[in-house]
Amino acid sequence: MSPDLWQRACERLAAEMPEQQFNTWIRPLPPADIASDDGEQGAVASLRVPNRFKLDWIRSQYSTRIENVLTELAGVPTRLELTLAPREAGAVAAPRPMPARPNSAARVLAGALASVAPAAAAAQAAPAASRPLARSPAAATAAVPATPPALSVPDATTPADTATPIQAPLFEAGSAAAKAAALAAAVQAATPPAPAAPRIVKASTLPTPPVINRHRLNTALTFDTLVAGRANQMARTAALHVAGAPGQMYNPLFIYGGVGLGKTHLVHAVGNALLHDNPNAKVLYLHAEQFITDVVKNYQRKTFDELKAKYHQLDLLLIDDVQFFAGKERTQEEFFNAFEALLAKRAHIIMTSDTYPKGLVDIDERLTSRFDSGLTVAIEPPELEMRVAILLSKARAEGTPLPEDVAFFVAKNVRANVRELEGALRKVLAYAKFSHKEITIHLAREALKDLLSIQNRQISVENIQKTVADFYKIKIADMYSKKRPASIARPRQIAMYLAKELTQKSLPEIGELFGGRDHTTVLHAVRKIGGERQKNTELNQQLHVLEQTLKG
Ligand SMILES: Nc1ncnc2c1ncn2[C@@H]1O[C@H](COP(=O)(O)OP(=O)(O)OP(=O)(O)O)[C@@H](O)[C@H]1O
Repeated sequence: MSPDLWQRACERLAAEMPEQQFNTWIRPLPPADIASDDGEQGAVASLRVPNRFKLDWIRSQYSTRIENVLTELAGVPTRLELTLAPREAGAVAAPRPMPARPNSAARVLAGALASVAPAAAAAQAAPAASRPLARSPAAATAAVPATPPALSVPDATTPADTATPIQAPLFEAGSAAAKAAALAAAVQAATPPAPAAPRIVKASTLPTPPVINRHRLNTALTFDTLVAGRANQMARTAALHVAGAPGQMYNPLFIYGGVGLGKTHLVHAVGNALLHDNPNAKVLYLHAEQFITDVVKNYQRKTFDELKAKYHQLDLLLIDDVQFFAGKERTQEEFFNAFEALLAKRAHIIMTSDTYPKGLVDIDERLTSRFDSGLTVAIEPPELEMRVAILLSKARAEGTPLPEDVAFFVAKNVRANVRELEGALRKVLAYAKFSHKEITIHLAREALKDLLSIQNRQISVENIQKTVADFYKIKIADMYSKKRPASIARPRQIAMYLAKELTQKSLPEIGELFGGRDHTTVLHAVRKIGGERQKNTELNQQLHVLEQTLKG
């Protein structure tokens, strides 16, 4: 069997799958061992997966695809065999704990999660001493049995009613209704693999004025106002779980995705839900830049104890856009200390970023590997139905219901992210208000005239090649040539990157348009330029100029 078969399969999968899915599920896997299948004609690919959550998800979502690709590349039927990597296998095999008193709400959530990925929770359980953030002494006694148990949830075949109960989170009761609502929402969100149509969870008829409280949380960003859909299904389910039982599974929770897709909204939602259940919880939301500022301030004043006191005592730290830590060594060191201290006392950490942990540049590996040690989930751009649901929900929250056909029209034309969708909706509502007209497709078209004309202006690969060639003063023919000097190869890679970013063309199609190059060459260029863009401001500026020129 060719030793690079797995590598080639990964390249093929990277070209075929949405980038975020590939980066989340396939890329972090260790290479599969591929051998002849004893007694059979074919081969078997053994893949070790770090935890059961991933194992179940890969099995249900991607195993057929992986098998097909391997079979095609190997030229013989290739079967995929998924096993747990040793550490987690041990964790799963650990004896089940003495059941704590069943908490019905937690059981519902356990059931919901079991339906997402059977036994996910068990595999992701925090080390054996997992202990919820107990607030009252009585609760603490109940929370920490003599031998602290590993968390346990029903496995796939266990009926919910007879399942070993999940150890209940011990936040004070008193918010049963909210919890039930959140849990019901979890059940609703946790219905893959069949891609459920998104549902508007709830929308108040009047806009809730946003308030930033002392936890730096925006009180308007809740699970209720977050529309659920396939794009945020995993992230939302995991976040709901953390809100219901912090300090246990999925710690740290690392959420990544492109701009304006709801990462910040989701982390605020966790904080708000937790405080709703337990107003005394020590929760802090902050943007990574605020942490950097804090470190600098305390460094100048030499008040490190204050810094420690502030962060190390938290129950839940929500930190947004950790990619901003790039190149900030002192900050990374302080964050590392806070991170270790919080995890040691079973406080929960949720981070967001624009890329997956291993894709972070200029951040120490001891940090990025820790970022990846809990659960890493992506939020993807919403699909059409979800965009429609978001528009309807937001319009209703503004007190101005939007006709469905108008919502479809806007959703079809505004695809980039939710922030842009909100902007388009605001324009339509304002236009209707000021012109005293009914909201119709005609009105929406008028209101979004500028935006639509930009969208409609097609950007072709040929146009990108010409614009980039002009910009870097090379010949257009060099875009197709085999020449390799850096002065030519780099603009060519930039043009390939822009072709992937700005057109709907696939990697093989782009390769073809660049002188019949292989799709892996394009993939390499896309990743290289995309990665460099994050840390090289000059390149980033050049790309912005090119993008603006092309978009017109
Ligand atoms: N699923 C959703 N349902 C309702 N609103 C959403 C959803 N996703 C995003 N939004 C809204 O879109 C806007 C942008 O979301 P948010 O700021 O959370 O994005 P982000 O991923 O953190 O972006 P950035 O990386 O730029 O910080 C917010 O107003 C948020 O409330």
